[in-house]
Amino acid sequence: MNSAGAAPLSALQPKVSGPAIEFAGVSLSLGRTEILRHIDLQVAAGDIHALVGPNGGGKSSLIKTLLGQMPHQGELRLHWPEAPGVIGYVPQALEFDRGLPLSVEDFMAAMCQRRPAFFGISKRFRAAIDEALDLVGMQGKRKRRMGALSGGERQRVLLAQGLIPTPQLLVLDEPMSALDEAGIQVFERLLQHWRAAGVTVLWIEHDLAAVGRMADRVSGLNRQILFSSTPREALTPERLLALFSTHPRSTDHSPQGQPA
Ligand SMILES: Nc1ncnc2c1ncn2[C@@H]1O[C@H](COP(=O)(O)OP(=O)(O)OP(=O)(O)O)[C@@H](O)[C@H]1O
Repeated sequence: MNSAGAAPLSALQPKVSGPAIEFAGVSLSLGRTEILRHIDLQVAAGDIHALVGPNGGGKSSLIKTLLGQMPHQGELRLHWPEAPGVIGYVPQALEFDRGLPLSVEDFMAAMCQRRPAFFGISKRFRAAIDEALDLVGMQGKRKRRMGALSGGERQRVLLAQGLIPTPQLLVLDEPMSALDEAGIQVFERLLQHWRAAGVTVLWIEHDLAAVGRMADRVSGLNRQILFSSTPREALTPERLLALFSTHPRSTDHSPQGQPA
């Protein structure tokens, strides 16, 4: 265990090769509302790519589009190194009724295995679930009901379920929003681990300091892509002002956002 309450990362986690992602002219309208306008965006294989922007700017809609949950126009391509692999998804939050008799390990079993969770964790996933709960510092709370966990503890469990089976592409929707300092350390270690393992990570985040520390690339989205470059080039006061101003105005028309 370390200061973040989590076990060290296992050297057993396999090296994987994540896919590159390409959005080409992707648009999304729901009813009469235009949610995404002609998105051209490339995420390189194995990159940690952050998506930043104001509330309602379309970040969650973009990843739901990627996950096939939204009807869209335009082209969306995943360039897998070999055969299509595993996509992991960590949602923004999940609510559980306090009285729901679903423990942390029941939840992990329900998310990871086909066998119904009330039969217990299958042998095949036992070691992986143990390791994932260790990694996020939740091993000691595996018998707790999901509805009785704090927001940060629930977030750690959501991260743990995203680890099984080992994904090649991981999509994270504000994974740090409820985490305390120790939880943030756990998450930062996981990011380092995914980077070393070659996983492609698409990561929605509001904490721009964390993005500056940990992302390889960052794209600004407010209905349209306003920039896409390294954190150093992207996180300038001018660009952030343009991104977070009420009316989106494109400051950079090149798909990969060469700085002006
Ligand atoms: N199913 C839907 N039907 C109609 N409008 C929707 C639907 N889902 C999302 N929207 C709208 O699309 C816009 C973008 O929402 P989205 O959740 O993608 O934004 P976001 O950038 O992830 O926001 P936040 O930072 O607040 O999480 C919002 O105005 C939202 O109200």
